[in-house]
Amino acid sequence: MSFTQELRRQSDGIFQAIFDHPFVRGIAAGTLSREQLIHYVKQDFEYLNAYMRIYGIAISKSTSRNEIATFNEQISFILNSEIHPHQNFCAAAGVTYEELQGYPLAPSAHHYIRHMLTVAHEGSLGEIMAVLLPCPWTYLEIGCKLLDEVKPDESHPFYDWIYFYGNRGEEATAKFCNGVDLWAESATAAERERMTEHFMLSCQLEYMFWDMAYKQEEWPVQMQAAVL
Ligand SMILES: Cc1ncc(C[n+]2csc(CCO)c2C)c(N)n1
Repeated sequence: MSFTQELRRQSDGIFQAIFDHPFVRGIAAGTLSREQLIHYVKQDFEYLNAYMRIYGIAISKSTSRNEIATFNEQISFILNSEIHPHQNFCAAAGVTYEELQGYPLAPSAHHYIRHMLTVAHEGSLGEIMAVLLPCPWTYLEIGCKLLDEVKPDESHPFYDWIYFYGNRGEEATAKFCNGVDLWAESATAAERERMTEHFMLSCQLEYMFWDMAYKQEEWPVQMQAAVL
């Protein structure tokens, strides 16, 4: 069993909980509220900005052109293509994408982003890839599952979202897994353990991100506006 196959085995309980999460079920059934969609897009816009910055840190730790090119491709993909699923949610909620940009982070989005930034700051390239991997991997599996289960036609409110994640990303995720496996082969046992921990925590935080959007999570006490 490869290192990433073992990661997938260890995280299966969390993957299953994500597939069963009411937000994911709400994508399948087309029953999410306008407020839930808006909360998700506001937070995910900031999440993707952070995700691209982590790729920037990965580039700064790269030792080959090949690595730099791979991370650069991923940044371009996020900038040019990951906007489509967001636009699908915005259209379903009846808002423009621009209206939902620049909001402060809710607790779980804050936690997830800080987790990735800490690993990016302190860890090796292998650790960075491990902390980033649950993001494409869980979305690919959600997309495939919903395609298979719902077989949406164009009248489904989340047709574009489901096709986007279910129909692409297989190659990119396989390449990602391959990179993690190669790194793990020459890593020490201690580094492999850290990679596993980062991966597992990101899986938990993927679940929490869905939960945050579903419950429209906010900080328990409202921030006071600054007195100028
Ligand atoms: C919380 C959260 N997790 C995963 C994704 C999906 N996603 C984000 S970037 C990317 C490509 C990776 O190179 C993918 C698949 C998301 N939008 N939001």
